[in-house]
Amino acid sequence: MTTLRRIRSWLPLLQRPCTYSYQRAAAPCRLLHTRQHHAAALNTFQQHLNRASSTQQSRAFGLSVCRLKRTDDRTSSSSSSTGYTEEEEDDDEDFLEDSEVEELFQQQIPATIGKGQQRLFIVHPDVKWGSKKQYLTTAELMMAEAVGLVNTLDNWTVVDKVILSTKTPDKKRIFGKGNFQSLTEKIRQTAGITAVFVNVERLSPLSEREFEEAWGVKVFDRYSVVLHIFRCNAKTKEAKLQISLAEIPLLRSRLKNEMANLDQQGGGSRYIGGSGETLYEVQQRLLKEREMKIRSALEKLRKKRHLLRSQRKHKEFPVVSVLGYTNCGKTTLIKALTGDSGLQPRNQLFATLDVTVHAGQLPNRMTVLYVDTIGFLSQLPHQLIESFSATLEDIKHSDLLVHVRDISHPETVNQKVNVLNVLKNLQIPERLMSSMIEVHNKTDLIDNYQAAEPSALPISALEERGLDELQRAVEEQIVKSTGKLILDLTVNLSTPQLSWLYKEATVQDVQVNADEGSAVVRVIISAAAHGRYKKQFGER
Ligand SMILES: Nc1nc2c(ncn2[C@@H]2O[C@H](COP(=O)(O)OP(=O)(O)OP(=O)(O)O)[C@@H](O)[C@H]2O)c(=O)[nH]1
Ligand SMILES: [Mg+2]
Repeated sequence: MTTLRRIRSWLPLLQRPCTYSYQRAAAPCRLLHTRQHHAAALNTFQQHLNRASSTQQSRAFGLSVCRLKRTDDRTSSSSSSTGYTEEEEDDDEDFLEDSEVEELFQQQIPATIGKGQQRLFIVHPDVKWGSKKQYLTTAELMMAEAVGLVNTLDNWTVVDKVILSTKTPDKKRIFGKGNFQSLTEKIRQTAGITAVFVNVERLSPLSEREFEEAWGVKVFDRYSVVLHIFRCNAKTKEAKLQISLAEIPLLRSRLKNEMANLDQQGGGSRYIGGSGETLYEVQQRLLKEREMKIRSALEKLRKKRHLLRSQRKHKEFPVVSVLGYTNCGKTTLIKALTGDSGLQPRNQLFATLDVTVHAGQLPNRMTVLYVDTIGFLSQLPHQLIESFSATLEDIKHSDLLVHVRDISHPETVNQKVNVLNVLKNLQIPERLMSSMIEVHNKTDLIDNYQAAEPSALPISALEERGLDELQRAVEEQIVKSTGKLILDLTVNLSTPQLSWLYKEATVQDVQVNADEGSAVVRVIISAAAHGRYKKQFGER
């Protein structure tokens, strides 16, 4: 692909009205293929860009702030009878239109990955020592996870894979000279591959460019593959905005690489029609502006969440966040605990990208809200987590955390370490960390499973085994963490006391004494509600 055509592939992401202008300008140079024509076409395009960037910028981004519209096309998982996403309670606050977010989301589809088929060659650099060495896992398991990531995507297949040792993971080529040469030969001899997936957290733009030149195909890292999975699974506006934000660093690297290519042809650092800015600077500025707009839209959604949280608190429903490594069975468990048929567990990584909340009843009849969260993954790039921080923030504001582990997974110990690390980075309050319930799921896949950690609860969410014990543990912790009281109150049946309690507390049991016209009512009640009760009806 020529440099100009490559630039054309990502320029529309930034500046829609320019696409047409550029194509018109570039058409003759595709026929002639001379450097002068490239430069001339670029110049014309730059003028268009310059004009458009000053007059139509806000339109190009499609990001003007306006009233939020309710939509009816929610997915079943977010619109189930008891579950609701944060979006479902939106009122008239200022937000982006759904169509605008969708437009932004579609504009940003990375041209390198596209929507079609990919046939991949996976390379896993096995770091022999140093800070990047993985001590808790093996190269084979890391490779298996990379294959799992690829297989989670429709139309993506693994053609071949190789684990190659390296002592220099920080170097541009990652591998030593000999290994790099033999890898290059192997890749070039493998027929029909469309891309190489280098299983590292993030490749520098320089490495990416070096590899692409050496291997003649596109190169992905974990960041771009995981982001693509996110992109395919995103349903709500918030998820789409978070993904768009996480894609900005990719657009930035691509911009850098393309400009370096263009510079080699003597075009990248030219000023655009008297603006005092080079093409690179204009593109950087547009990217920055796009980033700011996404951040501000997300900030608005974050404020909305905050409001919803305080409303939930006001309603005094305890909140239980269910978290864990991706595919461990969080959604299946919540479905089993709430009977919410709208939830759709899937054998897929990152099936859940949006926080959904589902009401369930504990054996003591207390209503709790279970929050289904996005799964964790090892070596998830920092920027990706940062983009999803608003979603993960919900975890911090729960009354209880339930950590679900897929105990049948060969990497289960490593996955636990990973989840705990992410929680540490999220600065989860100590009270939540110490009261967290650990659940060992998928025990049906192991004969006679005995939990090595005595405090962990063995369950099978799929076969609905061990759920009573789990609910009792949740009950106990919730009563402790929310400071709720379990009281036997004597009520006079001729007063509204009983109906008040039904409304403001959880009534567990009513023993009527017909002769006295009273009843002893067992309730779970917050200290605040008990105070109001006493004030209204007196001490009893
Ligand atoms: N055998 C068995 N499979 C289970 C169990 N719980 C969940 N699964 C399966 O594991 C796969 C993933 O389940 P989900 O509930 O979607 O997992 P998740 O943690 O919500 O996954 P993400 O949202 O992708 O992070 C599905 O195929 C489930 O049927 C279990 O107890 N036993
Ligand atoms: Mg899920």
